[in-house]
Order: sequence, then C-alpha cells, then structure tokens
Amino acid sequence: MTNIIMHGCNGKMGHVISRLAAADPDVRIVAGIDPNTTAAFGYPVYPTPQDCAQAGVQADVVIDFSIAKAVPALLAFAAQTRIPVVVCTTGLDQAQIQLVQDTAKDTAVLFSANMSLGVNLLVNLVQKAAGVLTGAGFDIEIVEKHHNQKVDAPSGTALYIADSINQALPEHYAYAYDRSKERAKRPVKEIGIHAVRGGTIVGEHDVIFAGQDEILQISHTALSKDIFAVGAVNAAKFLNGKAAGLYNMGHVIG
Ligand SMILES: NC(=O)c1ccc[n+]([C@@H]2O[C@H](COP(=O)([O-])OP(=O)(O)OC[C@H]3O[C@@H](n4cnc5c(N)ncnc54)[C@H](O)[C@@H]3O)[C@@H](O)[C@H]2O)c1
Ligand SMILES: O=C(O)C1=N[C@H](C(=O)O)CCC1
Repeated sequence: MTNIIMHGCNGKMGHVISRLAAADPDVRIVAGIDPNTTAAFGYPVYPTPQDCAQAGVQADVVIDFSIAKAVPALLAFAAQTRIPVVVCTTGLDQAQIQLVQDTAKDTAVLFSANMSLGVNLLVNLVQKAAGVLTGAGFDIEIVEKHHNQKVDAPSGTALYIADSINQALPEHYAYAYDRSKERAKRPVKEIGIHAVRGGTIVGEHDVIFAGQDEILQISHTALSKDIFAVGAVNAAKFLNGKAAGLYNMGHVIG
C-alpha cells in the first residue's frame, strides 16, 4: 500500500488522480493540500503543507499537480519530513528547478513535465532522430497545443523535449519562442518552440524535422488526462521507500 498526500487536490489533475486512486487497491490518498479546502473525495484537505504536518498526517509519497509558486513550500515540507515527492507541476523557473534538485539530496524526488508513457518514449525517438537529421541539415521545430485554462507557455513537455534533444547533440541549439521581432533567416542551431491554446485540447506535441525536400514529424496526442494520472500514481508507487535522489519517468518505465 502506498499512502499519498495529493498536493493541488482540487485542481483538474488532483480530481483525476483522486478518482483513479479510489479504484486502485494499492494506493490510498490520506490527505490533500489545496487553498480550496473542499473535501470532495472523503480525505481531509489542508490549505498548506504546514497545516498538513501539524495535523500529523503520515504518508509514503506526495504527488504534486499545483502551480509553480506553490512548489517551494512543498519541497521544504518534503525535505523536512523526508517524504518522497512526485513533482508534476510545470512552469517552474530556474530557482525553483534548483530547489527541486537541492531537495533530492534530502529525500527522493521524481520530477517530470510529462507523466505519460507515450511522451517519454517520444523523447527517446526524437533524440535518435535529432542525432541523425541535424547532421544532414534538418531544422527542428516543436509545436504544442493545450486547453485554454493552461497558465504556462510553452508547455513543460515542449521544454523537456527541447532539453532532451540538446542533451543528444554535440552542440547547443538555442530556443526561439517568437520570431516576430527579427527580420532574419532562421539560424541553423535553433529549436523553434510554439504554443497554441484553445478549448479543451488535452495536450499535443509535434516535433518537426524539416530538411531538403523531406519532413519527419514525431507526434504525441493525449486523449485524456488519465494518462498523466496513471503515470503519476505509478511514479508514487515506484518512489515509496526509495533513497534520496533525483528520479525521472525513465526510472519508472525502465
Ligand atoms: N507532468 C504532467 O504530466 C502534467 C500533466 C498535466 C498537468 N501538469 C501540470 O500540473 C499543474 C496543475 O495542472 P491542473 O490542470 O490540475 O491545474 P488546475 O489549475 O486545475 O489545478 C491547480 C490546483 O492547485 C491548487 N493550488 C493553488 N495554489 C496552491 C498552493 N499554494 N498549494 C497547493 N495547491 C495549490 C489550485 O487551487 C488548484 O486546485 C500545471 O502546472 C500543469 O501544467 C503536468
Ligand atoms: O494540461 C496541462 O497543463 C499539461 N501540462 C503539462 C505540460 O506543460 O507539458 C503536460 C501536458 C498537460
């Protein structure tokens, strides 16, 4: 059994995870943390991590789907209590990402901008493609599309894909988010990253390799938020009892 604290429990992802956890005999949500303290799924909800600690809640893992500015207080709670934490919130700035890395010295932290199996496989595929195709002069562009409620842009997944491509290449490719200010041809060592927002689009990522007279496109489409929730619950089960350190979905998927 993995006992979970759900951070951001009254958000869209918090509700999906609460629904899936209720049907999974191997996990139990023992508490939620959210400024909206509505107890919609039978477990108690505390407004802050400190309130949760003061209530004496015992848990094996925290799952976080909240907002970037809430993540530092959660990481302080995880470091203090030594409870492992699955950080799924996107839009973190460099200082917040550094805090994630620092917290992993005190407890187990799994940090991933996308918990789905498909995107984590896509990352492996685009690394391979980039290694071959940039050598042949192909340009790389990433287009991501999400619902109109999303607050961060570009998506954490688009940045994760771009960072992974850079890790696979011998030279650094800069990121271009907006070409409207420049009157110049596209540099070769550049990854264009473009965000579309509208309606209820769950999440789409197209990685376009455009060369002379040919295009290779590798795409992932999320058809429901359940894919992220399933990945997060699997990550929580994986992290239960793990030593301090920084983990990613590659460790879970194997
Ligand atoms: N890694 C992934 O696979 C993945 C998948 C989906 C969404 N996300 C990310 O997860 C985050 C949440 O997504 P969502 O669609 O559920 O958003 P949402 O806006 O529906 O929910 C966010 C929740 O966080 C709560 N919150 C606000 N301040 C808080 C605080 N200080 N402490 C605790 N909770 C607080 C809000 O009240 C709300 O209930 C976003 O950053 C999103 O990009 C990641
Ligand atoms: O719905 C969201 O918000 C999502 N956020 C993540 C991102 O920013 O990449 C993952 C996909 C869904």
